[in-house]
Amino acid sequence: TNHCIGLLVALYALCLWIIPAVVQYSGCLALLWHDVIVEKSLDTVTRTTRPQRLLKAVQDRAIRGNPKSVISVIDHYCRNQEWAMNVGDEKGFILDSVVSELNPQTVLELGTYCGYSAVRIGRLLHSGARLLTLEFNPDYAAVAREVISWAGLENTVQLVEGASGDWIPRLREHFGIHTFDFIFLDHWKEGYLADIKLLEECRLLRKGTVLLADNVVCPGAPDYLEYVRKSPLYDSRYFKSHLEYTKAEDGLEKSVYLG
Ligand SMILES: C[S@@+](CC[C@H](N)C(=O)[O-])C[C@H]1O[C@@H](n2cnc3c(N)ncnc32)[C@H](O)[C@@H]1O
Ligand SMILES: [Mg+2]
Repeated sequence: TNHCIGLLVALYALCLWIIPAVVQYSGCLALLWHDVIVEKSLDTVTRTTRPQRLLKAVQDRAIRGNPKSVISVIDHYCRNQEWAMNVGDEKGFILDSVVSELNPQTVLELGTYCGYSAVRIGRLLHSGARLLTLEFNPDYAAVAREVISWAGLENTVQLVEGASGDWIPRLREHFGIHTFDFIFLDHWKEGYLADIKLLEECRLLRKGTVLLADNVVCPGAPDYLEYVRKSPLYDSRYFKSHLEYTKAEDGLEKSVYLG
């Protein structure tokens, strides 16, 4: 039995401290560990999903109507309980500064997940401005709606359920949008390139529209990066940072549409 207890303690330490401490330096390992192994195990053991657990943390600990508190509860939960694919606090500061500097009236976000970045952006918008955020997973969208309304931002942030490729061509007619001032790309990375080409085609960009793309290094969007960096249509710059809640390199690419 002593051997058994020793083995269990070693296994516990390995899963709780040693593996997380080591994998956070490698983006791929961190994603494999947190996003596949830990998530699947916790889902099975608790019979809940990660977005549901994240929502529960918000409902238990965040102040209603206070976006800052919602953001800090989610960041605290993801640093201390379980990792999740929010843009996170470190890259979040860069996102904040781009939004504040631009003071956009019309904003589009591709990929809502639990609504973390939507709350982050929404809280900085001035009256009359609005953020449309697209999410194709109905379970994530349901959680994001709750998170956005917990933050008191339901009048500024409008969640649109469905795939970006289906929605982009309908945005103008459906929401009366002429062009976007700011677009945050954070959906599946293979979609970035096709979707900005679609945004161009649908004339939803204007001279000066700012595109900010997350995770251009990890998991990475190489075809998108090559396009915005080489195309004369964009003035593009990389902001070096880290993959959310880890020490692995990742960053944001800010690209200004020159028209
Ligand atoms: C990295 S998460 C978004 C995180 C969120 N922006 C944040 O920082 O809090 C990516 C999300 O995009 C959604 N998604 C992926 N491809 C999509 C598409 N083509 N259209 C709409 N949603 C998509 C996924 O379901 C997932 O919830
Ligand atoms: Mg991201």
